[in-house]
Amino acid sequence: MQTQTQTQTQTQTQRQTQRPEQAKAQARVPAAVPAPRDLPWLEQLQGRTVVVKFGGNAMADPSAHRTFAQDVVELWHAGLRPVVVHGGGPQISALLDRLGLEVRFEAGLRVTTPETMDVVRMVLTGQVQRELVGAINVHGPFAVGLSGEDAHTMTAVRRPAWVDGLPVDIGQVGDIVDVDGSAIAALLEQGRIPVVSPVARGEDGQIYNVNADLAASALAVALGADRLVVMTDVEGLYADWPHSTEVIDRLTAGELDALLPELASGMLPKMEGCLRAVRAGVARAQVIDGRVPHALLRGVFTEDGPGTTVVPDEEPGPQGPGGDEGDGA
Ligand SMILES: Nc1ncnc2c1ncn2[C@@H]1O[C@H](COP(=O)(O)OP(=O)(O)O)[C@@H](O)[C@H]1O
Ligand SMILES: CC(=O)N[C@@H](CCC(=O)OP(=O)(O)O)C(=O)O
Repeated sequence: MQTQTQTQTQTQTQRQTQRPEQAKAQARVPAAVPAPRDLPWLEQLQGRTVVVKFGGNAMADPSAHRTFAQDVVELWHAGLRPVVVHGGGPQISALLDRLGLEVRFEAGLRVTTPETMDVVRMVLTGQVQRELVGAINVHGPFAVGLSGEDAHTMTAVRRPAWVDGLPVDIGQVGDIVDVDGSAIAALLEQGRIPVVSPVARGEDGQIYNVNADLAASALAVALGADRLVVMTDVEGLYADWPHSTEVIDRLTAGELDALLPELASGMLPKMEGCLRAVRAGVARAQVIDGRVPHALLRGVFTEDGPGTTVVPDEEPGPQGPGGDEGDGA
């Protein structure tokens, strides 16, 4: 496999034999970043994939796109491979309202009629994705937008919402059952930043509306990502919401699993997504406040970053959890 630095070096060599318009386009791709030999922690992140979910509430402030885009490009410059999955729930609801169509959620999932689905697809792939691609590409030809429908990237099956233990039909809402990450991996190999909309195809010929937190989680697992960062409009997971805003800063997968049944709708898919991700090999999943400028950089580059961090359960040592490995230390 080729690293991003190798791709960049190759790009510089190719530039000498290119037509002027190709050379001009590539000249806008920033030069390769020197290996940070004096920053070992940064070196550890080189070439690692980070899936960043940018929620519709986190992007409500018009300046949010700009600072988010700067941070994503900064991650790229630092040698990471960012993949963006975006939401857009409030933006979908706003257009449904303007069109006089019903806005209804069951257990945190939008009731999606065929008419609603047209609006979901239009807003996610035609508006929110385009705005993010545009904001990132202010910095160079990095971002390429795609929908989960493209190249079979996301395949889903129809799912109900579970209300009081009973299944409720909510229309064209899907659960992802398969991810083909090859189109995204090819973009990453080219040094691009994929921006993915949470719309999936079904084997049954239907198009499905997928919760963006769960889409980001499934993608992080399929791409073998090192990190999943979920950016929302609260500081993290509150221990006793809505009574207190005390944030749980760190919890293991097992601790989160036990807490999940107590969580309310907005946080439920986020924490479920984090749990699925760390259980399937993602080293760290975080929920951070996307309204805070540059929260993404702090989240990725600091050990005790902001928000809530979910880590895998501790591996038991040879003598059980907390056991001495035998070196007497
Ligand atoms: N335990 C909790 N901690 C924090 N927020 C919570 C909790 N339970 C529910 N919420 C709600 O979840 C919301 C975030 O989810 P959501 O509105 O779906 O955001 P996004 O658009 O970022 O996906 C918060 O604004 C808050 O109202
Ligand atoms: C099934 C379902 O509910 N899909 C979501 C997809 C967008 C989303 O998840 O956006 P946020 O991350 O901003 O909430 C919806 O229609 O609102």
